[in-house]
Amino acid sequence: MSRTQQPWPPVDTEPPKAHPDAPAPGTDLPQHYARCFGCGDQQEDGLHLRAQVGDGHTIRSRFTVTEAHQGAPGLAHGGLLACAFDEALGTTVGNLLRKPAVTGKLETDFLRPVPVGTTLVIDAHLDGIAGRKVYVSAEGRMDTDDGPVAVRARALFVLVDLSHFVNHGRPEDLQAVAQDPKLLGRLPVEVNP
Ligand SMILES: CCCCCCCC(=O)SCCNC(=O)CCNC(=O)[C@H](O)C(C)(C)COP(=O)(O)OP(=O)(O)OC[C@H]1O[C@@H](n2cnc3c(N)ncnc32)[C@H](O)[C@@H]1OP(=O)(O)O
Repeated sequence: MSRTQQPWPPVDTEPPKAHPDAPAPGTDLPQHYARCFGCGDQQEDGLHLRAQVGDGHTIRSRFTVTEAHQGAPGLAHGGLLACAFDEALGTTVGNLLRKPAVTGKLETDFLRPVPVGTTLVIDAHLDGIAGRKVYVSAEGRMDTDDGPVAVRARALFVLVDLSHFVNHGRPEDLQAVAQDPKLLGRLPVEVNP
């Protein structure tokens, strides 16, 4: 199988336009949900991604592979690397557009094995928008922002109403958030757009 990429975005798109209230370049982004496996500080073995807004339509995230993230001895599990990219890409869509969205499709290319202890520096970029469809891509470099590329990912996120989360979330978790709103960090989306 060749690594030849299909055209991206796969459909005609409008150029992305960041929301006027999107956080400015240089802003460190807080976790969006304390129990999120990607960024939450209440998930002991989670990925604990940390993200910062970059220039243009970009967000840089960092994630350090720990012993809990192994798939083979001393190497990161590919599914957890995909999870890190899902989080980094979703953070990019949510914070720059300030609209709720969910992953519809996520593709990953694993180019190099990623040992435990590596910090992946993930640069994600909004590529285009077609109606509710938001196309976004990222690459993850090993340890430094000019390190070798280990993983590339591209995704389609679909804009949804906030009711998506209320209608589908497990009631006890929704109730926990209602009782302790601090479980949600600064919401990356407008509640009343
Ligand atoms: C700050 C926050 C960070 C969060 C990071 C983590 C993000 C996540 O992990 S989200 C959780 C994982 N994702 C999910 O649970 C989503 C589950 N799926 C769904 O709920 C639905 O299928 C959903 C909302 C994606 C789409 O359903 P629906 O709203 O009915 O829209 P639908 O009409 O089917 O699709 C909208 C458009 O997207 C397209 N589309 C949807 N899925 C796909 C797909 N897999 N491939 C290609 N196109 C797709 C459709 O073809 C349609 O295109 P068009 O407008 O041109 O007709």
